[in-house]
Amino acid sequence: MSTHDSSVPVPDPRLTLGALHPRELRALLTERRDLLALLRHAGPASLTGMVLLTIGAATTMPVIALLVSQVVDRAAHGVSLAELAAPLVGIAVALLVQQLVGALTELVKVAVSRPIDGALRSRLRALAIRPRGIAHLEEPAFQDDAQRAGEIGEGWWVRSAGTAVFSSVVVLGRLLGAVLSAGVLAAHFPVLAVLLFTATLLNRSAQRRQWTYLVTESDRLAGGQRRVDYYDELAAGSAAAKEIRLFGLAGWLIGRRADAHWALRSPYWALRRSILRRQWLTIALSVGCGVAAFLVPGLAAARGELSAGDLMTCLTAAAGIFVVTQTGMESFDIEYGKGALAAVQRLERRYGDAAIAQQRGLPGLPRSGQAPEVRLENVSFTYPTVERPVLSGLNLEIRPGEVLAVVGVNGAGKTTLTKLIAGLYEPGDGRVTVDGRDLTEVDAESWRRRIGTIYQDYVRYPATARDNIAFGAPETADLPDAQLDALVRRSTGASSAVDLLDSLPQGLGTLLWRTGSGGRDLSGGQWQKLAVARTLHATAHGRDLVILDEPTANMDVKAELEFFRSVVEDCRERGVSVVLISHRLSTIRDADRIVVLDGGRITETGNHLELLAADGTYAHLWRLQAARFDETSTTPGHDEDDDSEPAA
Ligand SMILES: Nc1ncnc2c1ncn2[C@@H]1O[C@H](COP(=O)(O)OP(=O)(O)OP(=O)(O)O)[C@@H](O)[C@H]1O
Repeated sequence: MSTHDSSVPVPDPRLTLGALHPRELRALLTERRDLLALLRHAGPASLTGMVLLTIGAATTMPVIALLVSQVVDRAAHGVSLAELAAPLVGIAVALLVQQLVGALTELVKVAVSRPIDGALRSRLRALAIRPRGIAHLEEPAFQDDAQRAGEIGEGWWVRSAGTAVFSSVVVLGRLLGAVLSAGVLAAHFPVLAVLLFTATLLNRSAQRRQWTYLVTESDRLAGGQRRVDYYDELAAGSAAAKEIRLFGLAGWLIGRRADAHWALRSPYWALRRSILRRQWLTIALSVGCGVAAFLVPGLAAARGELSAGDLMTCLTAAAGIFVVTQTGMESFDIEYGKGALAAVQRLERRYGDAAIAQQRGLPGLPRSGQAPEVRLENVSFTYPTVERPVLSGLNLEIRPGEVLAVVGVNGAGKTTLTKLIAGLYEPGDGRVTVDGRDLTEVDAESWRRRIGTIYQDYVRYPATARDNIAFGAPETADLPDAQLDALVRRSTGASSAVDLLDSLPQGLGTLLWRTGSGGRDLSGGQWQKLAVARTLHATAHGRDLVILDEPTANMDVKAELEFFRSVVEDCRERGVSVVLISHRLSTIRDADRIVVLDGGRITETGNHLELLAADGTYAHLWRLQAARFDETSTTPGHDEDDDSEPAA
């Protein structure tokens, strides 16, 4: 579960002198410097507001401390109200500033933190989208850090780097206020001022270490949070709504969600309890400081060495020093929020710059005037989260313009193979070449602009039918509607998608989004027809390799026949290569070549008749399917070795 960066030291949550170790101080300074550097994203107006608030907050206590002695001592000597007016007005203004600071803090905090969080989320999005493949998205390390960086938080705490930045400035302001207050106190009791200031810093540092410890430890539970989120999504989303009700899974789901929640929360509360048990030294130090702050000036006043006014000044100044340990939300804000920045930094180190730089400057793939020749040479591939390789020493060639069918049992690696061809994953060993060029050495975009796909789990975009089709060739998506409609009509030609498009209430402009206002949804087969239209649109706009992975699984027989007529024949006519995966062997028998994928490599190659004659895995699968149709066939006595099509 844990993929947390082990180089991050987890501080001892107790009050120890380790807090003053140069290494820890350096780490603290680096962390705050990185946070404050994010202020570049905040606008000048909110920055000015923040600086004014900080100065206001830092100066009120020392100012009040200085003025209060004048009021008390002058009042004790029975001066006129006019002579008291100046210090009284000064105190009133300081109190007003204090009130204003309190009232405006939330407002300025939002103004400062929003743009910072926005910038951080952009960095996170870039990390997800910019690397050429998709392998990083499946790694738990990526998932966990993306969660730490992107999640908003839970009620009383927020995981916002922007808030952490603002709170760091607030703490800096408090520190400045404490220094000024210590200066005021030092005028009377220099040793006491230094002691109180040092002890308060030590306590503040213990507080910080406790929150860092708590948040670092609870951050290790990010994988558990994903599990809770997954159950929440299942319960509240529409994807599983039907099955949950039909299967009666509500009780199971609630129970699992509760288990996952407590599995996550119990260690967290245990951590908090363990921290609370370690508080005695911090409490002792606080009490000691409080007593000293009252006793030393109090005794001096009792001995007549300090006036009543100066006593008030000293007590107010001491309170001004203690502001550093004031427990507001700032500690939470900083500790949770800085985790978001640290997560993005970790992700950038691991997946960002290197991967993106790798791509930068790679040459585009030149077109040779015909469909690409794709070769997989000794390719092995293992998914990041599993140990067993899916492909191992696989060799395969896709010739320009051929229709190549890939056959194999469930889990044989057919879809994985197509993802390697598309450059979504890179082989662990071996290489994939296009027209003789290693795919890792060419610009991924230029290769993908030559590929059209229909995967089993293709996406149903919450957009208009027009957009859903145009996404096959996104360079056309921004054309004016009328122009794009004409293009789509031309590309989809006589395919069955045309009937579908005509049946939609607003034609191509129909919004295909059930929960969108005025939107509607399609049936599984209708969506598949739309995906067909998208692929035809793609081949009409330069895609000369089409990957069809179980493209007809949801279609009725008529639509399936129509599919092969419109897509495969269309591709043949346009000289487009096709990689076709289907478990219904009747749909692939006309392929130019059929390969069998088994045990991570290609074990049989040939056309339908050649493979039947070879009497291997393909022939066995064909006979199995044919036999099933024979049982229901009206023409009894179907010969097992007959190469005629199973009665599909
Ligand atoms: N993203 C992934 N992470 C880890 N393992 C995966 C991932 N995708 C697929 N696998 C595993 O890789 C193996 C091959 O999967 P793949 O989807 O390529 O098979 P397939 O031949 O297309 O199967 P099917 O005919 O059922 O669609 C399976 O064991 C599967 O569990």
